[in-house]
Amino acid sequence: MTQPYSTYELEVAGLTRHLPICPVNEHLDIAGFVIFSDVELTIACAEELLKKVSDYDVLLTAESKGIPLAYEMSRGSGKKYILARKSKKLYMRDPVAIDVKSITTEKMQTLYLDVGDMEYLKGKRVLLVDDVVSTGESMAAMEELCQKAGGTVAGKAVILAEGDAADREDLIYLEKLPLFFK
Ligand SMILES: O=P(O)(O)OC[C@H]1O[C@H](OP(=O)(O)OP(=O)(O)O)[C@H](O)[C@@H]1O
Repeated sequence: MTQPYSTYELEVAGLTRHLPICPVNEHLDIAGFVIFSDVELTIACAEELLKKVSDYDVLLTAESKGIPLAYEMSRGSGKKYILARKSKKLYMRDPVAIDVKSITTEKMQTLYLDVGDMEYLKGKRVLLVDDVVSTGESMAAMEELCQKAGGTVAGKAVILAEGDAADREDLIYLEKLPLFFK
């Protein structure tokens, strides 16, 4: 029989969710936060984040869990969103690549932006958006893409700041998410 997960109760944007506790390694567990399929949560978090941000021209996010959040924030604000892909597609022109290693993915990943998106960001105030910041590597990679494009970072907005990320003063976030050390 499948053992029940232990869970972490998260309250965010007026909603309660029970996140499964998942092992990262022998010393660390994390609470898995996945907004895919949870439209109610995505809409509520986008609305709350939009109340906290201002003075930006465009949103920039990265595959994959940033997508529904950026989509909903784009819909709510009327600002376009740009997506950094994690694989190079044949329809991408001259993609710029930045390597990244996040807390939840074992191997190195690469973010790609095609030249048209790079040109769109040039001279714009860019709001960086993601579901979670933990080590900060994914957010740093988006920042690098933005700077390479000639955009200015207007803010860094996430639903959850995990672990030490909650102490960062450059993040706009809704709630803290603890790490679980063993
Ligand atoms: O601050 P960091 O340590 O970089 O971790 C945060 C990043 O990790 C997760 O993405 P993940 O790499 O799991 O990819 P996915 O969204 O494609 O599932 C999350 O959606 C953030 O993008």
